[in-house]
Amino acid sequence: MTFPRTVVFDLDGTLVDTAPDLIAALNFVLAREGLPPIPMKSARNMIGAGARKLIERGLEVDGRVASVEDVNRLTKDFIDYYADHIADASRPFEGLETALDDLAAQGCRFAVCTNKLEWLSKRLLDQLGLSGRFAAICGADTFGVSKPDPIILQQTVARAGGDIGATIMVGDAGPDVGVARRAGVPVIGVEFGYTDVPIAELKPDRLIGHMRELPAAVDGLRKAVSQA
Ligand SMILES: O=C(O)COP(=O)(O)O
Ligand SMILES: [Mg+2]
Repeated sequence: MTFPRTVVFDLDGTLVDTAPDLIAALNFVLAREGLPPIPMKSARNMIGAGARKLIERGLEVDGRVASVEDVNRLTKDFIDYYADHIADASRPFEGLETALDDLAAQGCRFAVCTNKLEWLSKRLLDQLGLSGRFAAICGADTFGVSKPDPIILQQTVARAGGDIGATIMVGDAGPDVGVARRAGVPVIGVEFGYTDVPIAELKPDRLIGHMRELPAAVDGLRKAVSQA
């Protein structure tokens, strides 16, 4: 079997630079609560564990202890606003489409495994004209578990018609390295995403600073695996 047959991507901060629209939606709900906006620089690193966590982290900055009901309400408002503005400013990272073309020509198939909700992920990728690239697009609600639970990655690969033993994960943050490690899958970290812990410290198998480096990183892992 050719390795890897399946390349699984994280979405926010890996495929698409979604921070501007996510932070705008966060600041929209904070403003409605009479709270000050969170600057982009600090808010970027709050992304990665889903909408609810983003709201909780945004509230914590202000030292506010919100009730479960408040967080529920704000998360719902956030999602409503975000769904209507999901691709206002979000764009694929430079070089993504060329990298996918290159890998597809080498026989790779692609899937998305994100802690975003599935319908929001599909809506975003639809609006950017990218959905057709992926054999499966799975989110935190698809199988009822989020990264780093290995089940979400295993099920994503199964849904894409792939084999977990011939898979590579690509991501920008702790949940991505964690899910890959727990599922026994090699992982490529991207340095341009959103994370509070620098991705290098999480020791992915390969690091890339631009999407143009992805095909070579995949190839490097292919060689490492075939020599093992
Ligand atoms: O939206 C989030 O917080 C997480 O999304 P990701 O798993 O695609 O990075
Ligand atoms: Mg991410």
